[in-house]
Amino acid sequence: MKLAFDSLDLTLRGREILKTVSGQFQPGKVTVILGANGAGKSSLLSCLAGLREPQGGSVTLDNQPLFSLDNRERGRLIGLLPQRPDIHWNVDVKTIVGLGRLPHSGRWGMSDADHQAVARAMVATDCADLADRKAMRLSGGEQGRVLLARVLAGEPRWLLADEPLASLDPAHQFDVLERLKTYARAGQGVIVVLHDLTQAARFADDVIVLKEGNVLAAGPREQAMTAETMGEAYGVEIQMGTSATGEPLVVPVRRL
Ligand SMILES: Nc1ncnc2c1ncn2[C@@H]1O[C@H](COP(=O)(O)OP(=O)(O)OP(=O)(O)O)[C@@H](O)[C@H]1O
Repeated sequence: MKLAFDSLDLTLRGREILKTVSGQFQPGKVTVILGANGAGKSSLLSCLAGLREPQGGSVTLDNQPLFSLDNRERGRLIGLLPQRPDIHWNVDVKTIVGLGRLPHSGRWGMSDADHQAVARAMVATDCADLADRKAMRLSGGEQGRVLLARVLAGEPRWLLADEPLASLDPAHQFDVLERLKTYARAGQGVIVVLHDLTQAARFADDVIVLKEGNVLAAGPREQAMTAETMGEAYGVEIQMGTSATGEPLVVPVRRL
């Protein structure tokens, strides 16, 4: 199932946020969206998730306009992990993760299949031990994992994550990225906004670089994520290299 956006125009309070942008995403791959603060990354994700309706252009799933789908169907197909999520409800972790099944569950509540999907998502995000804890009493990083588990529990065809590494320690950053990659390799689509360029270089199959509401570069990571493009997108000089063990390194060295 292919997800695409075509000639998308988004204006908020009189400001043009996305300027007739187009692109597409491939299932089975991790696409990372890059760009400076305010470039339009979260705005693009909200359009792709159907949470914002653009003034012009369209988002389509296999050529079908997203807005022709009802909310429940869209919820089953597209799952969004929003930026800076906060948990304010005084409920336990397994209840929060169970909310991810809402687009699937029938009028009689959760089925066995729903409970199994919740359990799988909690194991995948290292949250199983937290199942009975009150979510609002967890650390920021633990809450981030719980909210990722909620999205995974919904088993969406497209998983959209806005800065999922924020407040995660390095080990859990790797866990989350590996989990997203595994999810993509199982045939689903994964779109992630990242600020860590080295992590992006390691995990992206494809990259879309936004600058001031325009697509600056898009395509396979090796082509779209060059030092030149990164420098232009972020206004900093970037050095790209390889670690002693062969992993890519992308290091901002100074402001341009
Ligand atoms: N509801 C809104 N009303 C007016 N302007 C908005 C609104 N939401 C976002 N913007 C503006 O749109 C622009 C793009 O915001 P967006 O959150 O998409 O950027 P971003 O690339 O995700 O940035 P960041 O890296 O800081 O999260 C910003 O200039 C922001 O101030």
